Amino acid sequence: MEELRALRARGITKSFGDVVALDGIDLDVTQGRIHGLVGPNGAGKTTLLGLLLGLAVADSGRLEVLGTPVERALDAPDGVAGFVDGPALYPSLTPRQNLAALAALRGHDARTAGIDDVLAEVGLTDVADDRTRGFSLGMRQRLGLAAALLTKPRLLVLDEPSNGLDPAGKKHVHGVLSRLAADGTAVVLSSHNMDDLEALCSEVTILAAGRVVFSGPLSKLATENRELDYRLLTSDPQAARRLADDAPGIQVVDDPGVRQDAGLLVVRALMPALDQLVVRLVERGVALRELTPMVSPLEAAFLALTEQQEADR
Ligand SMILES: Nc1ncnc2c1ncn2[C@@H]1O[C@H](COP(=O)(O)OP(=O)(O)OP(=O)(O)O)[C@@H](O)[C@H]1O
Repeated sequence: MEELRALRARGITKSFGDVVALDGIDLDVTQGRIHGLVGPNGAGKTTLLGLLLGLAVADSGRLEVLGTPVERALDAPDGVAGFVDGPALYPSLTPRQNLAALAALRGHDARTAGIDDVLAEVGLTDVADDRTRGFSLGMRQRLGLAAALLTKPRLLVLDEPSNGLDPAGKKHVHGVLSRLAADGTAVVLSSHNMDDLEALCSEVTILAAGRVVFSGPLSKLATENRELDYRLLTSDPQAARRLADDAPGIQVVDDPGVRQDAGLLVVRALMPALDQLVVRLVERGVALRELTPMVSPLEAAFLALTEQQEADR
C-alpha cells in the first residue's frame, strides 16, 4: 500500500538578518508516523516547526503540507495544528472557555465542537472550570494539545510537548500522540529528551546548525556504521577480558565510571564485531549475563553527528 505523505520539504532556507537558521533542509514525513526533531540549542528546530504552522515563510525552497504546496501566505495550512514556544492561552479564562473561544474563532458552535472530549483526552476534565492563570507548565502544555486536537489535525506540530510534564503526564501525552498516529495523523515534534524520542518516534531528523545531519528510522541510527560502548557482564570476567583483547574489531575501554570489581567490562565495537565476540564467549563456555549500550544509540549518534557538524563550521 502506498504511504501518504504528510510533509515534504526540499531545500528550505530561512535567515534572520545574518543568522542562517535553516540552511537547505529536506524533510519527509508520512501520515501515521511520529517524527522527532532533535538538535542542539539554536539548531533551527523551532524555526522549522514555525514554517509548518504557517507562522513564518521560508526564504527559499519548496514546502508541501498534506499534499498542498505552501505558498508565501502566513497561515496554518488546512489540517495542521500545534504550537511552538508554548501554547497561546487566555490566562483569565478556564480551559473550557479557552477552547470555546478557539472554536468560536473558527466559526464552530462550542456546544458541538467536542470540547469535553478533548479535555478528557488530555486529562484536564477535573480542572476544566478553573482559571488557566496559575496553571503549571505541564497543564498548559496539555491544554495546548487539547486546543490542537479540537481541529482534528492530520498533521500535528509540537515544540517540546513533554516540557514540564511529570512522569504520569508524560505517559498520558505519549498515549494520546500514539493513538493519534495509529489513527493516521502525522506528528512532528521537537524534544531534547532522547528517552522521549526513543519511546515515541519511529523516525527522527537530527539538525545541527540549520542542516540535516541524519533523517530516517531510529532503527537505522542504531545499526548505522558507528562504534558504541557496551557494558558486558559475564560468568567469567577474566576469560571475557582475554577473549575481548584478542577479538578483532573490539577495543576494551577502561571506563572509570564502571566498577571493575563487579566483573563488568566495557567494550567499544561495531555491531558485527560484537556479534562475533558473543559467539566466541559462548563457544568457550563463558555465559553472557548482560550486554547493553552505555548510552542509547540515539544519544550516541546525536553527540557524534552534532559534534562533527560544530567542528566543521
Ligand atoms: N525571530 C528571530 N530573530 C532572530 N533570530 C532568530 C529568530 N528566531 C530564531 N532565530 C535564530 O535562529 C537560530 C535557530 O533558532 P531556533 O529557535 O529555530 O533553534 P532551536 O533548535 O529551536 O533551539 P532551542 O533548542 O534552543 O529551542 C538561532 O541562532 C536563533 O537565535
